[in-house]
Amino acid sequence: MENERENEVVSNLYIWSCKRRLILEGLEFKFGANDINALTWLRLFDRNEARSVTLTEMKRENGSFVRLTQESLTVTTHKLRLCLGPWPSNKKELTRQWPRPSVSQSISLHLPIAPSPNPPSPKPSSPAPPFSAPRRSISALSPDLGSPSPILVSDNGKGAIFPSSAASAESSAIEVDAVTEAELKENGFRSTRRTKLVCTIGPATCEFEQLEALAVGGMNVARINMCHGTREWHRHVIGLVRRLNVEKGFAVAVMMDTEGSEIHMGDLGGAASVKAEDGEIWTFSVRAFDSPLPDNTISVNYDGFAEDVKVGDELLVDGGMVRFDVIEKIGPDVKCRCTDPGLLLPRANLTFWRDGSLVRERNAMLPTISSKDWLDIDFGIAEGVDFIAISFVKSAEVINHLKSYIAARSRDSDIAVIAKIESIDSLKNLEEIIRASDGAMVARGDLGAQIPLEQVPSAQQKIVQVCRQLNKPVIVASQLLESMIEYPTPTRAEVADVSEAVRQRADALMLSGESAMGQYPDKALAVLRSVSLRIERWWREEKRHEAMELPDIASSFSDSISEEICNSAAKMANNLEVDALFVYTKTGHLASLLSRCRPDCPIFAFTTTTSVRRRLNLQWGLIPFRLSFSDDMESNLHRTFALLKARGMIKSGDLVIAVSDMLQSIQVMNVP
Ligand SMILES: Nc1ncnc2c1ncn2[C@@H]1O[C@H](COP(=O)(O)OP(=O)(O)O)[C@@H](O)[C@H]1O
Ligand SMILES: C=C(OP(=O)(O)O)C(=O)O
Repeated sequence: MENERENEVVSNLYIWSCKRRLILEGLEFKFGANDINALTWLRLFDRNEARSVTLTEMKRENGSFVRLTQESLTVTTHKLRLCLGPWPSNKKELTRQWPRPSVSQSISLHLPIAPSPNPPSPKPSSPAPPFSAPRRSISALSPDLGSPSPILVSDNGKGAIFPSSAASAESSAIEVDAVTEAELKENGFRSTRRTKLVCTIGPATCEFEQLEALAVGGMNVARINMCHGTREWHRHVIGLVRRLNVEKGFAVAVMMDTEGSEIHMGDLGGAASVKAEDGEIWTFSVRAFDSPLPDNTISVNYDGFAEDVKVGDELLVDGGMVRFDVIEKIGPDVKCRCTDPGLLLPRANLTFWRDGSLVRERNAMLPTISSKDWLDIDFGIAEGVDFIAISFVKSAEVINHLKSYIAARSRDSDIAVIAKIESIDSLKNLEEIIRASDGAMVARGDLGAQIPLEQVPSAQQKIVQVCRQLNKPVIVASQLLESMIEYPTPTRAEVADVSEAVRQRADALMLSGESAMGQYPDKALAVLRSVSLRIERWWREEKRHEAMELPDIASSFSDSISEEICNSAAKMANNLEVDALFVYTKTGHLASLLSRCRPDCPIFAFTTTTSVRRRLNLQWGLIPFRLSFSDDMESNLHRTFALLKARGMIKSGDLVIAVSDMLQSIQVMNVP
């Protein structure tokens, strides 16, 4: 039927390169009946930054049939994305977003690369590079106008045609995240996301398809919170993430978060939430309830609670989301009047305040790792999780203790320990805790319940800075997009908060309730992704080169050499504007040293084991690949180039800097 006619490309689009000009020729496009009244648009996105370089309205013939005979554009890039589609009938739509393209396709410009006869001199603003390397220049390398050479023939939307290569048979010998691979092919190196994304898995995201949607949406690490759900449930989720990695080629790491010794409410007898209204009287009780909870009753996990609180204290749920005044104590029951109404969520954190200060009596003496946490840690070790996050860390001692416990129990796996910074004690001992840990989380939910809210932003900034200086990955967590638990779009203030974390160049952002039990987990993830990309791009456009001072952290001479190599390689990468840094690393250490420098280009981290590859997935700017390699850097490089070229992820002429922890060397070269 006419009405069901699809949009259709009738003839191929031919693209020719002539000096800096790109000639598009021969496209014939037929719109479906629904698009008959639409104008048409053609838009090309620059590979580096995915911004529009031109917009052309095309000629319309015979109602819905359009043809582009010839169009010529100036190009500044090696890779473009072409979108073609109907112009929206409602122009207001344009102010929000571009219309959905009918055809969208990546175009690689396979230009022959040779050293430029006149290499440009170094930018006056940047320090002189240690030596001059051949730089890519499209204008110098493209064929003459008189003899245009075809650089790509569109295959009608089915994807770009890449030249076949002898290496293609071997291309499966390199393992890379399927989404990253597609991103690299589509948008090029520069537009890959540097900030990593952690998603808490809960009832809203625990099915295979839901986990897959998160992985496709950019989830790098799946977090399971042992405060909720059973071990059986968590085992099932870990199994599904594994299956996803094996079957779909992802490298999603698993982070197990311990419950810790906080005071929290019980699980509300299965209810997702209950509302406490202004003036209502509620009972907080340490009694164990077998049957359904009596009305307006909350169970509390800490036996000392009823003894520690005093009449007149203020009881805060989740750092003040709901507030009560303590009005009476009757044995195990504490009667409270609601003063700030709100939703009570299962296992919400409880703190009590006296004369304006947090009460830290016996509860401050609770062990950081409870007996339940130790059982959960055994579970995590047995399941081979990649990270264990420890709640309410007070000192470095507990981290060291846990690390030696893990080392003794899991000889063949290397689980990284993440310290959650969420208490006054952890702020006091920040540097020693971070030194002892393999990474940290700014756990703003509980932190905001222990320090005044207005101090949380400066605490976050400080934690991120210390982590970056000490070369430990840092995650900014909690309430980033809280409103998206219920609504499909974030508030402006939430976007500003996410932007600030990206601007601070934290390694990772984390979703909690938004992905665990919210209504829009995929949309929340998409917001983190798009805000990260936008702010990272802004950072590069503004040429905000790293201002943070990075102290020497090496503990041996050999480590000092690695550190110097990485600092120099990152600086060279910025000055020479290379396409990517390649790092060959068995333990991941050299890759993390490069990440610490936050270079402008992405870092391709090649490592020999899948577990190191998954762990590197938490670190800023790293694109981890699993690859077996030898001590011979020359052959490693040529093999890598061949493998990546066969998969369409790099192309001749790309300029890379390679560093390796076997030879402690730096090499600068164009991909042959
Ligand atoms: N495994 C789970 N089972 C059920 N609900 C969960 C699970 N994990 C998380 N949630 C829900 O998501 C919310 C946010 O998760 P998170 O921030 O990790 O926990 P919390 O709110 O306890 O700090 C929780 O309050 C809980 O309602
Ligand atoms: C991430 C946090 O910890 P949890 O979700 O375990 O309370 C937090 O408090 O911000």
